Amino acid sequence: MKINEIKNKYPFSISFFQNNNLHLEGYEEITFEQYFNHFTEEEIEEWAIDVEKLKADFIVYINEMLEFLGISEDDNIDSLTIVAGKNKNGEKENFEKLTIHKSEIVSIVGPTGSGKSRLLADIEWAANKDTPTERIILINGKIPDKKWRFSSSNKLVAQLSQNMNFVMDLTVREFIELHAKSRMVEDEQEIIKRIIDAANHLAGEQFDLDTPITSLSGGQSRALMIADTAILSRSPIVLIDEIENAGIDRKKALKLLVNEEKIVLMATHDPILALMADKRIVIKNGGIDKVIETNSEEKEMLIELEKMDAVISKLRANLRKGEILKK
Ligand SMILES: Nc1ncnc2c1ncn2[C@@H]1O[C@H](COP(=O)(O)OP(=O)(O)OP(=O)(O)O)[C@@H](O)[C@H]1O
Repeated sequence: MKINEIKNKYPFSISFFQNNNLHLEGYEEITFEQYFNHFTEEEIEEWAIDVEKLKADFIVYINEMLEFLGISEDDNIDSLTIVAGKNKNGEKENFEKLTIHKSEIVSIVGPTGSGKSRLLADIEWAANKDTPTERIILINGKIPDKKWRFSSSNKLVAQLSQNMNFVMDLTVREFIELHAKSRMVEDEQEIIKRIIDAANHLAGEQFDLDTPITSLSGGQSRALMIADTAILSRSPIVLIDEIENAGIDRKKALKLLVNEEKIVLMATHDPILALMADKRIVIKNGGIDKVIETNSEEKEMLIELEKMDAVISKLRANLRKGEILKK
């Protein structure tokens, strides 16, 4: 093998050699070319392979350490890309690639049975042509590590769904503490305070740290789960399934998730939520049919819709208080 071939084949070993000033008896400093002249090609190649192996072992070791310390490299997710697969008729989807960045909200709309849940499941599974849609999911532009599929502590997607029931006999404080301990956070008390404050900001009715989680209302439970997911969950992608009637302030909930730099995808039929998103994916017959950017006219409509929503919310609150509604 020629010296240049060795250099091309084992670039890391060669730069390791050059950066570390390897010594050979009789030389102050030795260049790779001089080193090459002292050994057979086989010996050089064997050495280069050993260095490459050492590097691979070291990377595995470092990643394990980072994961153990809760600062895994893969946690730094900047983008999620959906690469087109096929619809239910086996035809290619009507787009090529869709990349969603941190702090972006994307809504998913489409008739019942059109494949909204399938798309979310593809993302959760980090599909790689191995689901019925044959889509590929890329993280930071690359095929993601398989660990996302199997690790329970490092899930790619956190799911927030309409139905939420607690079965443990804990207070809100104990519940958050348990999660904070499992995440090994340093400033546990500070985090607990942030989560309860955020949850109360979202919930209609206030609750405190000593409230048993089993006695939280549906809206309070969801508020707690959204605050906990935003502030404490490691999952970089949050998937929201229909929070339209959730009894929480939907706008504040989305803001909280976006401020914590999550990628948010939500399946919804609610025009306010759909228009709050930066983009919406339209699903038809199992495939992505269109990706629509929310334009300025729609954003203006959103302001009107929010006004209408505020009127309805006020009426709802008055009904709850037992008042007679007036025109
Ligand atoms: N591209 C596809 N190829 C083959 N099967 C598909 C495809 N997309 C979706 N499906 C299948 O179609 C069925 C309905 O899809 P899905 O449950 O995702 O619909 P949905 O839009 O979430 O419906 P709903 O609004 O009722 O929850 C599922 O069994 C799903 O696996």
